[in-house]
Amino acid sequence: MEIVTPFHPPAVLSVDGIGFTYKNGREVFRNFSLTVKKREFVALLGPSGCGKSTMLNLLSGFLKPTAGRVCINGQPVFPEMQALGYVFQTPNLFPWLSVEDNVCFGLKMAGKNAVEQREKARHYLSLVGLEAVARDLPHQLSGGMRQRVALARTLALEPDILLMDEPFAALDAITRIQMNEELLRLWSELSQTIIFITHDIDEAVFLADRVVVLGLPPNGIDSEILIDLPRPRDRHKVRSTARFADYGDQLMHRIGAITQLRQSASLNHSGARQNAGP
Ligand SMILES: Nc1ncnc2c1ncn2[C@@H]1O[C@H](COP(=O)(O)OP(=O)(O)OP(=O)(O)O)[C@@H](O)[C@H]1O
Repeated sequence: MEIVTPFHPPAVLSVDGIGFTYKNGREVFRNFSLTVKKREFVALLGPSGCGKSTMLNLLSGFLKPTAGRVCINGQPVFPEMQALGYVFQTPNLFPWLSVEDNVCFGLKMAGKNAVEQREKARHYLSLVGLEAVARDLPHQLSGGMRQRVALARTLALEPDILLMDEPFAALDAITRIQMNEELLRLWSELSQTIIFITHDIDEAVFLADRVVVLGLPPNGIDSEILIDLPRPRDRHKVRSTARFADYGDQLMHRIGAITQLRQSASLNHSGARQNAGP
């Protein structure tokens, strides 16, 4: 008899029972675990102060957990790991370098020769639709275009995992929706694993395979929702479906409950302080 083992895609990122406390005693995570599969698109959502940025810094190795460990492709994470690429809210381009030279710079730092730098820079700039402005300086571009350059610069390094920290939060609503679509198109072509931090419920549902809601520190994950919406996702079609609205309602309900919990915790805390007297 032939034994058939079910196929489980390998975990590209695994977070095993991590704890983290800042030096001032603020405990943000206790026994937190998360596994992300290859090619999965995971959105991390949560109210302000729940630990999204701290988590991103732990996933990237910029912060060391006080307990447990974070592994990428089975290896303990460290910040310069080639498998990791970052996109932040501000594009942080060099203002004196052209668009193409900005992309080449990252490749040069990664040890690519001049020919490879140009080839890859042109390829990824054309993927994000910016080949026509390759010689422009960053100040000649719109906010959305600058964020596309930042995306091309990161994609050119061909990371396995993209860590994205509210990358479109500073853009106007229309550009933000366009960038969401652009990101999904690139993701379907390039097949990375994406961890995307956002405050925005609609953005999380539109983009992700799975939305992970962070609760009050140090509790870690409050809830997770698998987003069963067909791909490719067309913004007009998807956003008008009952299922999209239902996911949004569920997430809104969870975030509301977390916020309420925080308010009552802080009321209890201040009440306890008053009762303790001066
Ligand atoms: N360097 C630090 N030292 C001490 N405490 C910190 C530090 N950075 C963040 N914190 C605290 O850790 C908790 C989580 O902060 P974090 O910035 O990770 O949350 P967040 O979910 O990213 O918030 P936001 O959405 O507002 O950016 C907060 O209570 C915050 O005050």
